[in-house]
Amino acid sequence: MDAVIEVSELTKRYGGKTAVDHLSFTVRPGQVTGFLGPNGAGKSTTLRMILGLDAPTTGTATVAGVPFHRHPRGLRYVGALLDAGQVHGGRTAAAHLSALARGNGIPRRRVDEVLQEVGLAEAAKRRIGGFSLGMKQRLGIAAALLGDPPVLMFDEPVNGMDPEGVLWVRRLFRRLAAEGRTVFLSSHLMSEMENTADQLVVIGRGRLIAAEPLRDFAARGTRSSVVVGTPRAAELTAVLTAAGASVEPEGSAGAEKLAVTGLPAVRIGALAFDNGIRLDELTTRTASLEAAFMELTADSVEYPAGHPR
Ligand SMILES: Nc1ncnc2c1ncn2[C@@H]1O[C@H](COP(=O)(O)OP(=O)(O)OP(=O)(O)O)[C@@H](O)[C@H]1O
Repeated sequence: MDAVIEVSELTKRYGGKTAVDHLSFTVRPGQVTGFLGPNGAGKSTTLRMILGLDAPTTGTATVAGVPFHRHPRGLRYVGALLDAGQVHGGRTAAAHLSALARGNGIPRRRVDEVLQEVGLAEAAKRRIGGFSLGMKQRLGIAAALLGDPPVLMFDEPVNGMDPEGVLWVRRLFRRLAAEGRTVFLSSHLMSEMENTADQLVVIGRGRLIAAEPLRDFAARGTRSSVVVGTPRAAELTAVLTAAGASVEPEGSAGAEKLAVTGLPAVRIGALAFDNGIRLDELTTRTASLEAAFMELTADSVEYPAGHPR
């Protein structure tokens, strides 16, 4: 059976608060799937339910068709990094991983292999308590990789990493997916997904907002527009509207700029020329993926900036 993560109508309530609300999605092997949502959207709660660390109020989460707690191979099937800070500070990196390996029937040689892999070979004998957050993230990733599992889940893996670490971790995720593994990683930042994820699962307030290829998400949310400057704004508006575009005045009144959606710049230029209308500016403005994310999750941010409650 494929190493698929399947979440179906998953719901988690804490008292009167619904953290995860009838969430359904599928995460497939061979790809990096980004799990994206603003702070408090319910990402960690969902990951914990997939790993059997929290019980769903209703609904199910399975990995390869089986709830994780009933998985015969445990850590050797699913590797996860949830909270990098939650490690015993008094232990060395090597001792921490050795204990995990022992407890899960994983050969000891894997400890050295994964320490090497995450760039912590030199720090193997150091106490974790003295590690930076970035090093703890690397150690958490090492622990996830220990059992050489086909399924990997990472909660905010990039937090606390320096730019070199961010690049490294991106390449690692891409490689793990290219090896045919199922790679599922959460973030509250779209920019982290931009160069890493193939697929996106986007949630807000515990509900599904989108589950689709990153490319489609970008295209759906970001309607690119063309900014047009002209001294004859009213006439041009009429011409463009007749050609099927939607036209909004841009900037302050009298600035003679229009924001046009629904027609490419080349067509706008041609229509203006055909109608003898001078253009002073013709600029295509492609909204960023970040903008698409903000737009789609705007209604679902728990604590929006600038809106005291
Ligand atoms: N044990 C708990 N008891 C009560 N409420 C909880 C508990 N765990 C999570 N919540 C609430 O559920 C909601 C979802 O939290 P969760 O940590 O899953 O979000 P998240 O998307 O991972 O956010 P972040 O990026 O901030 O970690 C939040 O409103 C949170 O306060």
